[in-house]
Amino acid sequence: MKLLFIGWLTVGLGGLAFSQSNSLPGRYSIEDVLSAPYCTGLVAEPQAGRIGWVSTQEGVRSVYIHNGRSGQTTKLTNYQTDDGQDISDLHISADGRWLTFVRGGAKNGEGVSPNPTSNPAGAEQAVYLVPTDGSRAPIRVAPGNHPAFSPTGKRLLFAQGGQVHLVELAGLSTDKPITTPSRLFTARGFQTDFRWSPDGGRVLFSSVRGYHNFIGVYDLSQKAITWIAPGVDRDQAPVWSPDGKQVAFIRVPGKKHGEMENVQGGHPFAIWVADVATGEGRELWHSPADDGGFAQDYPAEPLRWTTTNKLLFFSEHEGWMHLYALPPTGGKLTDLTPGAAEAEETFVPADGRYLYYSSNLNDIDRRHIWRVALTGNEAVQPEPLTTGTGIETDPVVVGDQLFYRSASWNRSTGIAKRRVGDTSETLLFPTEAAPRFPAQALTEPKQVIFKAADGVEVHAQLFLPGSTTQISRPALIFMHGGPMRQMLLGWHYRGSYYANAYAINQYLASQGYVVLSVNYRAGIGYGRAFRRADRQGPRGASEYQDILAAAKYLQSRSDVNPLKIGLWGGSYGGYLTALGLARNSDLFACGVDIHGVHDWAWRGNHFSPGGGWAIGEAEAKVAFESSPAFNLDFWRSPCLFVHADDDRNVTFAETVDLVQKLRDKGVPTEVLIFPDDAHSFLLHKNWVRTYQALDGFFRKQLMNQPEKPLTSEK
Ligand SMILES: CC(=O)N[C@@H](C)C(=O)N[C@@H](C)C(=O)O
Repeated sequence: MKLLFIGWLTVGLGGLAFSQSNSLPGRYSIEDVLSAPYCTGLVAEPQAGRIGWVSTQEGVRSVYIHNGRSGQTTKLTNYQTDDGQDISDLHISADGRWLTFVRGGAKNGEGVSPNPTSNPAGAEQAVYLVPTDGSRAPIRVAPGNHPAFSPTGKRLLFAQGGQVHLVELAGLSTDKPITTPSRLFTARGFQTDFRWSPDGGRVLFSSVRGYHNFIGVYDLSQKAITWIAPGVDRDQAPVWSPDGKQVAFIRVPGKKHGEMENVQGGHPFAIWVADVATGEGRELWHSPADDGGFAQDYPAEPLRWTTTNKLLFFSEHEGWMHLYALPPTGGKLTDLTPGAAEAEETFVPADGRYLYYSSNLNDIDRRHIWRVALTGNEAVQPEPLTTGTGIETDPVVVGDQLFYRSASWNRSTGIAKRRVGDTSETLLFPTEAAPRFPAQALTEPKQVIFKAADGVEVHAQLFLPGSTTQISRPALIFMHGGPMRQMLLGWHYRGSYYANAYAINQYLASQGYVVLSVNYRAGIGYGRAFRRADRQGPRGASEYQDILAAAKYLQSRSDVNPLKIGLWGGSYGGYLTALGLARNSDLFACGVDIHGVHDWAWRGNHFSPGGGWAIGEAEAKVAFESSPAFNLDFWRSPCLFVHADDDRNVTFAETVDLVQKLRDKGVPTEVLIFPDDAHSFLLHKNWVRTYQALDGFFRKQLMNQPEKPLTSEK
């Protein structure tokens, strides 16, 4: 049995579970507020009248399917434990008989999938197939990912080792073994972005080859590949024309020597079409400037060709993430999602008459569903389909029913439906609240807006403790990660990483803290200029002004004790937590840094060339000076560091290095370490342990209350 020793000497955790919640009487526990099911991966097969999703509840991941015609919802899997095996990439066959999904995490550069339970047998990522009538357990097809049903549903493609594989489903019944998959074809490079042709006779794909990508079409009968307009660029996101005679794709300039990825940068891009028969292509439109990058990386479908013969693509060239329509013959570009807002998830039914999308239009700190007509020449007039104080995202339409992911400030993300145009919502899943979930005890976050020293407007969400007694309370500043993220006035839609963070901010308010969740510059939701703010992160940490402004706001509140302000956040939020303690231990009494970046210059040299932020030699100095590790002489405030050592986003060494250096300086540090878990912890129990340690640490540092007694796993 391993015990957690809080203090400078800390033993890594393997199996300690805290048995009792640490809530004050009459309040709820961390496990309670994390106990609701959280739904992701919503997909639809309108032709079959079905939708599917993944529900994760306390780490147990389950796949569900709903028949829009019969109204029946069926659970298709029976995983029983918090096993750390993610489920993603759901697809439903056109005939509605099969659902495919991917289970397990992608391999890293060494070819190893995440194994958070330290399973001695290792872990894998594999493609599964399950009949939608629930008549048998999921069938493991093969190791791999990116499954894609053929238009008839009688074949399934998937990727394995960067090559395309096929499994025949014709004749497969629920009691027969699956036929052995086979490699469909071999091509150089890493194949991805598979798309079956409308007639099911060809497969469109991107071939990723380092400095460049090609678009290829494999003909199953001819067993031959046609390369589409091969150039010196990175062609990507290919789509078929409705008649299968043409393809469209996004062309991004090829890589130059020494060029590095920059998650916060941009690059020009163009929209191309090509004839499949000849492979000849031509440019239809190109961006005025470096308006691409995020516009291709963030949306699930960066390019579409509708059955009403329109090309739909994302661009930020007008300052916001908008979706545009372009005739496939070129010509007038139409902004389909106008307004000072971002368009995010999109859906276009087979009839191509409408675009459904989620956006923060007219409600910048939430998300709602909108619709615009794609036919006719009427002016584009977005129509709100959902409004109010909820968070609605990921629209799909089956018949006249709109299905979407739905949450609110006191309800975790479930699946809802409404007739298109209706104002009332039916919650499809879950059908009942989790018994321990404290919906009635939560507090509705308030929108707060303040300005940083340089005048930049910053939005935040304020969580106030229930009691109205105006006492001098400790306060906490939460900073999201990314940084291309936005926290909202409700349960977060973008995965459990941020849904958990929102829940814990609720919990911390219930424990008596004033909690401020800060949407600092470099985040999304407020336009391109905000997201690409000058001198951010390793180029000068300009966003730190927003954290100082948040502290100033809290100090201005009569209910806040200005000497008891703490910081917490994960990843990029961990970076800002450490930066705040390194630069301003006079302002911030303590912090909890979950897998933060601590030395941008080191990251630039030791994590994917340039650290993901294109940090080159010329920027090493400013990168180091923008880092917490730059100057530890003034760091005084205690910090709890949490990190898993199979972290593939922020190297574990970032925490090892900083903690050792802080210990050398006598700075009080505590650590909570999870062997073999990943960046976004795959084990629910690791999130619970993290938040219990955070709760105890803040209780000790900010409330002068003893941490809960050490407990051992029952
Ligand atoms: C782009 C990236 O990896 N950013 C990390 C530093 C980070 O913040 N990761 C998570 C938390 C995210 O939201 O991307």
